[in-house]
Amino acid sequence: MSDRTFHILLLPGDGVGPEVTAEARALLEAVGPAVGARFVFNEGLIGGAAIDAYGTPLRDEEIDAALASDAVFLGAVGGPAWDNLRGEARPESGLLRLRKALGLFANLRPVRVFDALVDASPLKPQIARGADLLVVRELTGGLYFGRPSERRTDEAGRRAIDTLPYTDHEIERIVDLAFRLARQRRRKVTSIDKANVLATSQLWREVATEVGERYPDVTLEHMLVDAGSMRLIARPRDFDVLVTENLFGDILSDEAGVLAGSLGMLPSASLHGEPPTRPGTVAPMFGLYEPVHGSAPDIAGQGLANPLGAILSVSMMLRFSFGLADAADAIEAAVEDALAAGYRTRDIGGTATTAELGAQVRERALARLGG
Ligand SMILES: NC(=O)c1ccc[n+]([C@@H]2O[C@H](COP(=O)([O-])OP(=O)(O)OC[C@H]3O[C@@H](n4cnc5c(N)ncnc54)[C@H](O)[C@@H]3O)[C@@H](O)[C@H]2O)c1
Ligand SMILES: CC(C)[C@H](C(=O)O)[C@@H](O)C(=O)O
Ligand SMILES: [Mg+2]
Repeated sequence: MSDRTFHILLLPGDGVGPEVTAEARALLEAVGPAVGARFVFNEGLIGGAAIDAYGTPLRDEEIDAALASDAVFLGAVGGPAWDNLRGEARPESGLLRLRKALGLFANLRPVRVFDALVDASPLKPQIARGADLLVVRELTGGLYFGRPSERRTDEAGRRAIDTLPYTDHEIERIVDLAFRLARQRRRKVTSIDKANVLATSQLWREVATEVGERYPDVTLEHMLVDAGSMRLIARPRDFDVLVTENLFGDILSDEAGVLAGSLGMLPSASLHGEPPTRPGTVAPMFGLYEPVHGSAPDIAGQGLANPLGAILSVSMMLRFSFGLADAADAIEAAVEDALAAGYRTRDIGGTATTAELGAQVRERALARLGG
């Protein structure tokens, strides 16, 4: 096995971010030798931690460091200490700026209900069991980035405005990616919009239909976001690939966390181009990897955070950015093994700490890799 070195910019961020990224890093350090890879970490600050240290949620230095890396791994940003800040000064704007600066328009959020966790979901087992869907969220457009966006548009400061723009190009590239991903799955795309009201959603639906014509082997359905959000927890197995705009994707993916048993279970990859293809066949591409959850201030610093969203994000990084599909498979299987053996953090009904669950996955991943 040839020696391959990968440079990772690690941005732990705030709250539980440092706790879960510590497990992600430990896992990479453990599996590297077993797969002939070396991971070199460069650590930086983002979010509230960067505000405290530098007075800004993201410096140009971190953007440059990201561009010089093979991948970025991020924890979470934000928390009550910075809640009185507004606009660009907020920790969250550091993350938005990073995604935009790196051109990461495609956010992949797989949602899988592990057999061992069917009982951790508040949904009836016959509804949750076997659900396996992929949320493809547009990440660099829409309401998050539309201008004007400001508070205090009147003298009393009691009026605010956000703007929701989308171009056909922005819609086309994300929907096209969703179709290509669907071809590797169950060949169904559900495009979620609010076309009964919003002009951008009418454009979204039109472009999605045009893209769909290029993929006659993939079924396309359109769904309004209100009904879609109900369907997601009423009949989750109806979904395969779900593609939607930035804000809807943010909301729907947290909702989907209910299926998986906890928001702490969900990983994500943010990419800018070619879709990942079958394991082992992808031309590795740059990406940013982060769990879907936030800084969870209510449990931060107590060893209660579920590290599996971060750990499964490591698996996505190995697969998409480093082309190490065997290691990615081993980690996903190790997560399944650890859950089946009963190791759970509190959010999924157990008593294991963040570090204990992380160690269980590491051990099992190494055993699978023969390390
Ligand atoms: N990508 C990000 O960095 C990101 C994502 C979402 C929210 N945020 C920020 O995080 C802060 C807190 O937001 P919030 O409380 O609305 O959302 P959150 O995702 O931090 O937490 C929501 C709920 O899920 C639980 N939870 C989240 N992650 C968990 C984990 N790994 N293990 C166990 N339980 C977990 C929390 O305890 C909380 O009850 C805010 O400042 C928000 O802007 C950041
Ligand atoms: C923190 C916030 C800006 C972010 C988003 O809305 O994209 C978060 O909720 C997420 O899902 O990654
Ligand atoms: Mg979110």
